[in-house]
Amino acid sequence: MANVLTPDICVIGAGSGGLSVAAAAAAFGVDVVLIEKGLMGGDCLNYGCVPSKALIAAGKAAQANVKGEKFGVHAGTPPTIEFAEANDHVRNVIAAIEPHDSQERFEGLGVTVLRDEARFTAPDTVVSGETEIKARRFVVATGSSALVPPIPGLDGVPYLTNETLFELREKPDHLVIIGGGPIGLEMAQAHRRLGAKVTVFEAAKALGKDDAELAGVVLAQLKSDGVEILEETGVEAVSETDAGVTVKGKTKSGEEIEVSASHLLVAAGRRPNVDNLGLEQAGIDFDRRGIKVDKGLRTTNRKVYAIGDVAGGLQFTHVAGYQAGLVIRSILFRLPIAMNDDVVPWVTYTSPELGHVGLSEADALKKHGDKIKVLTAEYDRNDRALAEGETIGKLKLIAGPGGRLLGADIVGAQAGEIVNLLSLAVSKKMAMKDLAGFISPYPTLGELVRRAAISYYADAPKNVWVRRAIGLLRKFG
Ligand SMILES: Cc1cc2nc3c(=O)[nH]c(=O)nc-3n(C[C@H](O)[C@H](O)[C@H](O)COP(=O)(O)OP(=O)(O)OC[C@H]3O[C@@H](n4cnc5c(N)ncnc54)[C@H](O)[C@@H]3O)c2cc1C
Ligand SMILES: NC(=O)c1ccc[n+]([C@@H]2O[C@H](COP(=O)([O-])OP(=O)(O)OC[C@H]3O[C@@H](n4cnc5c(N)ncnc54)[C@H](O)[C@@H]3O)[C@@H](O)[C@H]2O)c1
Repeated sequence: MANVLTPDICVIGAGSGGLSVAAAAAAFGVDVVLIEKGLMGGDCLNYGCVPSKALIAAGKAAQANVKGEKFGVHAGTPPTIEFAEANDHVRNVIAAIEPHDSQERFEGLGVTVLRDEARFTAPDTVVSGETEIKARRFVVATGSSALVPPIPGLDGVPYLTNETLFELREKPDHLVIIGGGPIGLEMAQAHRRLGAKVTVFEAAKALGKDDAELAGVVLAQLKSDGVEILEETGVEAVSETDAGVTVKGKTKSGEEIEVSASHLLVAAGRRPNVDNLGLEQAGIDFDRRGIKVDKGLRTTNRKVYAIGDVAGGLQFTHVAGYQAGLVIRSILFRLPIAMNDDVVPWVTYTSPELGHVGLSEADALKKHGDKIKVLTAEYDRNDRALAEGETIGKLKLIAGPGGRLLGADIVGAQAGEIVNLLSLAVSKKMAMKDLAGFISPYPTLGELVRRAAISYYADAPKNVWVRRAIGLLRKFG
């Protein structure tokens, strides 16, 4: 080997997780090697969160015309949409964020950055190009890729994944999407609003990981936008046509559905990036869900941690970031750490947005039985929502024993922003008395949280002991 490096920490993958570990370790003056075989910034910056949210914003702008009608703002003619310019916006947003994740910035922080594939050759050794790295600790943060299901014919047709979708400069005439999860539905709505015809095939229930009632509100909006959603319809075959592709699906009841379209997007879930990593040589166990880690994010090789999408748990940028923080505590300060999925929020950025944190109603029921209470507040009773014309939406708080907030689900405008407050409340183990007892500025959508929490005490005025106490206190003048 031409070079041998012996840093304290070697991080594989410069995406959401790996970059956070490298930046934090470097800030403490620790010697770090960061290895990236593709683009700095990983999926989130280049093929995931950033381009998808930028395209969603373009879709929202296209919708503004329609939305204005109820305010008496009639724009006249429908807007013309230049898809290439929407794509320019996507590229510009990536370019604006890119410097933050760049090799130059990380080298400036004191990190040694290698731009080649990394693979373990022994339990304490990684090789990347001509360099051998023997580190005290390794962090594998290699992410995930689009899972391409073994559907007959799929190999033989041109299809898009999240790695190629954001390169389109021309509006697809008709986009068929395999998968009604967050990727499928966010992209379905954005493309529909930018003028494409869109059909989604979903083998099970669309947005199946979220509260079914609130997910239903999102699906109703997508359908009214004109997105065709075929639930419980698995794709069974795909073939190429002169104009694009034909997708054949079968419903649960056995009905066959065939749709011909210009473009096909595969958004059928993710598979962990474990290939060619030499995990066997390092004694690191993995399966099709990803690298196996314990609560402390250690793999079966005690020198090696795994974080982010490759670790097989919840797959979000903020989870990769949260895990990076835990791993830093463990490696640098030798503090005990434990990953806690019960405090993780997520948001699907459709209109309306769909947010979640903590335990779902179903999980809370399993854990606490009839000791839980579900408290709700509706957007159409919130003054700000009325003023904004954003009356479609609902908040659910799941209160456990003693009124503790176990979880929350919300659908509606700005749901993602409201989840921030709820995420803090869940992680700090707050109770309904906390959520009912703070001052929320009027008029805001955040008042929905107080309104739902106050309903926990709805029976208090009728409580005989409360009434007796009031009567007694009155006697003191
Ligand atoms: C379309 C889409 C939209 C999304 N939207 C959101 C969202 O709005 N919010 C959210 O929280 N999450 C979102 N996600 C999920 C989010 O992108 C991921 O959870 C996040 O990027 C995971 O970070 P990571 O560090 O685990 O992996 P990544 O960010 O993918 O980084 C892994 C890096 O490792 C590199 N690598 C892999 N193997 C090797 C190797 N052998 N040697 C060297 N380098 C290697 C890869 O090239 C890559 O750069 C979205 C995902 C997609 C696909
Ligand atoms: N807003 C966000 O935070 C955001 C946005 C996008 C993605 N993500 C992350 O990326 C992950 C992956 O997203 P995703 O939407 O690809 O995955 P997903 O697993 O949530 O959804 C994929 C869907 O495809 C369906 N499917 C699979 N094979 C099929 C077939 N043959 N025919 C029809 N349907 C089929 C599945 O039933 C499933 O519902 C998410 O779980 C999330 O962690 C997050």
